[in-house]
Amino acid sequence: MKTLKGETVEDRRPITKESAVSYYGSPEEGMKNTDDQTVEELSKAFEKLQKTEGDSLLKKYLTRDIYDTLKHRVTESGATLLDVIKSGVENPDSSIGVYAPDSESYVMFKEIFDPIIKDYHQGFQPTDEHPKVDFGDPDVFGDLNAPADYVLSTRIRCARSLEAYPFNSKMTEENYEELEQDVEAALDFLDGDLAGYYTTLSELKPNEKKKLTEEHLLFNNEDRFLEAAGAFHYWPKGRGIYLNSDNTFIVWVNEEDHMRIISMEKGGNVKSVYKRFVNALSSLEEHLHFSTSQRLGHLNFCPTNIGTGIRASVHIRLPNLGKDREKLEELAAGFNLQVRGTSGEHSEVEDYVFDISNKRRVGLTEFETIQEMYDGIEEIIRYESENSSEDIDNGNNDTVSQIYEKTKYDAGYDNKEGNKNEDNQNNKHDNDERDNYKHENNEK
Ligand SMILES: Nc1ncnc2c1ncn2[C@@H]1O[C@H](COP(=O)(O)OP(=O)(O)OP(=O)(O)O)[C@@H](O)[C@H]1O
Ligand SMILES: NC(=[NH2+])NCCC[C@H](N)C(=O)O
Repeated sequence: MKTLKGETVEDRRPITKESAVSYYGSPEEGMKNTDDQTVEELSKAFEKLQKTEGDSLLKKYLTRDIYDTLKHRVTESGATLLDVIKSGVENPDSSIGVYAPDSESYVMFKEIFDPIIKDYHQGFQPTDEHPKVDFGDPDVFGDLNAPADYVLSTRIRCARSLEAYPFNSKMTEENYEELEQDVEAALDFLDGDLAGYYTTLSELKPNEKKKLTEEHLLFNNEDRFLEAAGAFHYWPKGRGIYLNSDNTFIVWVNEEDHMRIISMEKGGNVKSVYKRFVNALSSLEEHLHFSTSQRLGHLNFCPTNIGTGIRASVHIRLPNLGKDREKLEELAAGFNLQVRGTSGEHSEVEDYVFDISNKRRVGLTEFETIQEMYDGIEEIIRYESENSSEDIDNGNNDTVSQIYEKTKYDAGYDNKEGNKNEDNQNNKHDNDERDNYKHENNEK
């Protein structure tokens, strides 16, 4: 693909340690050394991390041994352990606390990334490999609002990075501008319901920004975790947003990642949102080279966003269950789901509207990622509809473990052995293509 400068993306792809990114090479070979000043700053950062309270995965896994192993390492783009950990050190309330300044960092600093990845992505081992791409058939999903209107809106997004550039904190001013041009050129190929306009952030008027933000369509630079990681250099240079004509397809450029590719609409029609997402991604993939590794799938700035890079979420109103946040969190966690506030990560819940999405993104296919969200939300809706807020207030509702028992039974498994209960399965799944697809695939 030609960029606006007339060079191809291939021309600018760095001749870095591609072998390292394949994850099997040794980071020790040909390694550069950290300069004295960085070693000193790193030592202060490590001591600060020891002294501050916090439950971040960084604090949990950065032992002195690992720190000593990693403190001299430098990647081709100049990233050190300091770049990896500084957000978590400055923000002791981080849940994760690390970012990868470039794709090579996942190998160069694997001693800290691997245990964090395993912990966040629920057991993905250093010896595991992310599965091959499989989007499955979007038509097998239905509308989550089929029983009643609980879901206000559905959003499926993925993070993508371009192979030619380091990640956010190591990007130069020129990188931001060139990357924006690369993405704009690729977006030009989108047509049909995906056709729209790209606007660079500096051209948006304050009232336009406000409106788009209120409609959950736009990002900002107010995230202190990203700020400390060095993700807001040269802001708003190179940042921007693409919107199709009915605001159901959006691309964010150079926010946390090079690209956030988003499909969203009002209501609970997962089929329609996922279909649009898959179509858009296939078109963009024809024109852009994304950063991937055989072991970890797609590589992005935050280790929570690797693998499929997909977060499939609903905005769902739960006036009953929402009264007991602890129970909602516990229930969601059992379905591998994550609960956020109404305006996204680190935000408050307004009027019982929660953002609930899949949590893990590595070790399962794209199809399975969507399925995980879909199945869990179905169960949460069932629970919400079966328990009034009085039941919840009076403690007359099912316990979380009773709910899981019910779920296993309804999904065609008997309660004791985990064996299939044929009668129940036949009743429940007669006309349900999605579940047929799921069972066929699980049984392989
Ligand atoms: N299902 C949804 N319907 C409407 N808006 C949504 C939905 N899910 C998320 N949003 C909105 O998208 C915006 C971005 O949310 P948020 O930053 O939490 O997640 P993200 O873009 O997926 O990235 P990250 O996980 O890196 O934070 C917010 O305005 C949030 O309210
Ligand atoms: N948008 C994200 N990458 N979210 C996940 C982590 C956010 C932040 N760095 C933390 O550790 O809490």
